[in-house]
Amino acid sequence: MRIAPSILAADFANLANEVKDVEPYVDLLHIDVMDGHFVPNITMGPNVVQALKPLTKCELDVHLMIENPDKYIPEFIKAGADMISVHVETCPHLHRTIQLIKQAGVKAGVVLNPATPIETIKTILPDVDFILIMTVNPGFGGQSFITSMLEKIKEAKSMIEEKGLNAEIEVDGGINPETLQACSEAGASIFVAGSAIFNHEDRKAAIEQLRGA
Ligand SMILES: O=C(CO)[C@@H](O)[C@H](O)COP(=O)(O)O
Repeated sequence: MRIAPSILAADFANLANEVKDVEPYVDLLHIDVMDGHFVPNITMGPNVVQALKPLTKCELDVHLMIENPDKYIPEFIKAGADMISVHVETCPHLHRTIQLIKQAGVKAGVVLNPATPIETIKTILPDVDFILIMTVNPGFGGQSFITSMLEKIKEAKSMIEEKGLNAEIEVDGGINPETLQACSEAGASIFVAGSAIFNHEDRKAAIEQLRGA
């Protein structure tokens, strides 16, 4: 099980210290990139990835919620991204986009919005390192977990097992100890958590609580 704190919920005026506060207890840091077009919010770009890179030994897990991701992927790679995920909804040439990421030695993931059926990633599955199943509609932190996504996680897990693949399943949105346990039982192994970590004063305890689940 890997926990990925979503820095979207951190205090941006104090970002370096926020990262130092969580990074000893986790393996990944999740960075939400939003463009105000694909999702109704604007957040951060490659400059934030570059600034965080020397501060942490954690893998930087960059979730691109942007239109035309191919245009910006090289910049995120140069900035130090270790994992990059793109939405199936934004990639008309998904195979090409995934290759663009993988050719640079970066782990590639494909993301599904809650309303997007799992079948849309059937053919790309052998090419990706991970699938990110959104358990809220992307754009904002602090939303409630969509329970019907548990079925989608189970479907993804079966598809991966049927094909004998190694892709991991990551979940993102509304993750707390209860929803984490349900997602883990359904087949997920990477858990993105924003408010469940950064809204607590004691981040170590918050992460331990999630792990305990
Ligand atoms: O990508 C997103 C939202 O679009 C997430 O990464 C959120 O940042 C998760 O926040 P919580 O639901 O855990 O507060």
